[in-house]
Amino acid sequence: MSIPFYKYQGTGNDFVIIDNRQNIFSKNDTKLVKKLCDRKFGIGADGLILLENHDTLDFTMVYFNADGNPSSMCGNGGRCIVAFANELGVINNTTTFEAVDGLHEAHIENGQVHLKMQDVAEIKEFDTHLFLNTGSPHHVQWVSQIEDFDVKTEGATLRYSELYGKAGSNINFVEATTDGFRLRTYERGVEDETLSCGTGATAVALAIHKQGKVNQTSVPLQVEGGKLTISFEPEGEGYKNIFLIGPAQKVFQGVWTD
Ligand SMILES: N[C@H](CCC[C@H](N)C(=O)O)C(=O)O
Repeated sequence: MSIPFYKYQGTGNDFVIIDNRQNIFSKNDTKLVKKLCDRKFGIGADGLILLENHDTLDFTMVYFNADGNPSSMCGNGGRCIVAFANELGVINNTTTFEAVDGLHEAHIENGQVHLKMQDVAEIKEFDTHLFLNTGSPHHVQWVSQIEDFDVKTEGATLRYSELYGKAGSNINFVEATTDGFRLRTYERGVEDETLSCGTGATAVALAIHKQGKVNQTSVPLQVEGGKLTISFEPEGEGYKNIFLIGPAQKVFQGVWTD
């Protein structure tokens, strides 16, 4: 079997992307997806993305976590598939596509991909943290000395705690810095810290605004792999017109022969 693939990264969150418009890839082969994402025995990635045809829209995005299982929405992956679709000539600089959480508009401007996220109707606030779903579930918690924080240990403890049951959640730790905010994320389905999480950054930006720690409706965030900007409009208890903005780059391409 030979599978042509592309490797993309968005602020260090990296993905194997496959043009599956001819349905060459067996989507139910969890073991194959896990192997392709394996950083020692495979290509290595936080997730795997399929670009597929859609009856009426530009394309369909199918997303798998590195553990091989189909997942909820991936924001950085959404930005990378838009850059990939542009490279393939499937789109120009604007698009509307379908993903697991519904339709997404996106456009490419000055080398940055602007991805529209689903509206967020509710942000749950607790004594120790906040919880919201931005296409994927996210726990948001303030910490100090984030650079020394044991994200993997603390993140796994919360992700597998009774707080989130069998489904689990992604876990985001955030700290205010001298020039803004910095976040680090433990990602469900990768079961480790990733250098960036797009739906996580979106969740953190909305949580920061909800708690009144910023007034502006465009929030730049420092993630381990670079910088993401999230813009939004308050609507009632939630938010609308939410955009996740950042770079998405091709790293290499190849052919997987098993
Ligand atoms: N691991 C996440 C999906 C990918 C999210 C992340 N890569 C992003 O950029 O949003 C989950 O299982 O909910």
